Amino acid sequence: MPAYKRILLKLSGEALMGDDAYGINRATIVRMVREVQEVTKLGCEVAVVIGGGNIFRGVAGGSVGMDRATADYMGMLATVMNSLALADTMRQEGMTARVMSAIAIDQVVEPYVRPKALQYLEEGKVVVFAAGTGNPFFTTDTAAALRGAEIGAEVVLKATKVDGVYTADPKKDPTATRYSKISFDEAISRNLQVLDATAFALCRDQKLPIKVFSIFKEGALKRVVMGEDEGTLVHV
Ligand SMILES: Nc1ncnc2c1ncn2[C@@H]1O[C@H](COP(=O)(O)OP(=O)(O)O)[C@@H](O)[C@H]1O
Ligand SMILES: O=c1ccn([C@@H]2O[C@H](COP(=O)(O)OP(=O)(O)O)[C@@H](O)[C@H]2O)c(=O)[nH]1
Repeated sequence: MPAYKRILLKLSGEALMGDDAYGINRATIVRMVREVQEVTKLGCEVAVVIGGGNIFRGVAGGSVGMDRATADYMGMLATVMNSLALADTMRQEGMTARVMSAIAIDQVVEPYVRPKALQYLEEGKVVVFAAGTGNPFFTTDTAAALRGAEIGAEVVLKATKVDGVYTADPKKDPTATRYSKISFDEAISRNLQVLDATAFALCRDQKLPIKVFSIFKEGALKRVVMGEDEGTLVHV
């Protein structure tokens, strides 16, 4: 029996690159989709938010000197591309997925309409929320927190490049150690950066726990959904 009936899964956009320099790595996206498929087979309702860092990151690199809001809209459009790729890969793997966008691009994807998203989830379809929150100055982590709260997900699962929340950024501090769980208040007071502050604050206010785990570790998503010890739980 899965530990959760309905989850909001946030997939790192950057991780989609696999070992490539940018874009979508075929083997990586197929592997991610199969892991999602496994948990849907357990009877868990799955909504997904995917980032866009593999295609465009509004706050860095090529956007130097650009108007921040414009760069952020480009970032949101990158998440639409990833969402379409993800949903199409799901279709190829025999799943039914629907993409809903926070920005109106009606010829390409349907707009986000909450009751419709809830209906899809009840029907067992995977819903992919594209274009983040639809607003610049936010991230897809915040979109995950927002949509997670809206659809009544029991948990936000952040599948990322690290296997949990550490005492410090493990990419910079090799002596950092991983928490198996940590409260929101402690994570915020220690200024731990795995999720942005807006997403953290929203989840804390809504009493929506977050689980941080590795997107690279095979079977990790299933273990998380089964309530096994994996990654870090950020709790109220
Ligand atoms: N205390 C911490 N514990 C774990 N990771 C951290 C911490 N502080 C910073 N990080 C960094 O946060 C990154 C994950 O967040 P993020 O950039 O939002 O990834 P994505 O959105 O692609 O999943 C990790 O690669 C890690 O280097
Ligand atoms: O609500 C949102 C979500 C995303 N973005 C932009 O889209 C980019 C890609 O999203 P993110 O960096 O969160 O993706 P990931 O880290 O998962 O690759 C961000 O850098 C922002 O520029 C935004 O402006 N508003």
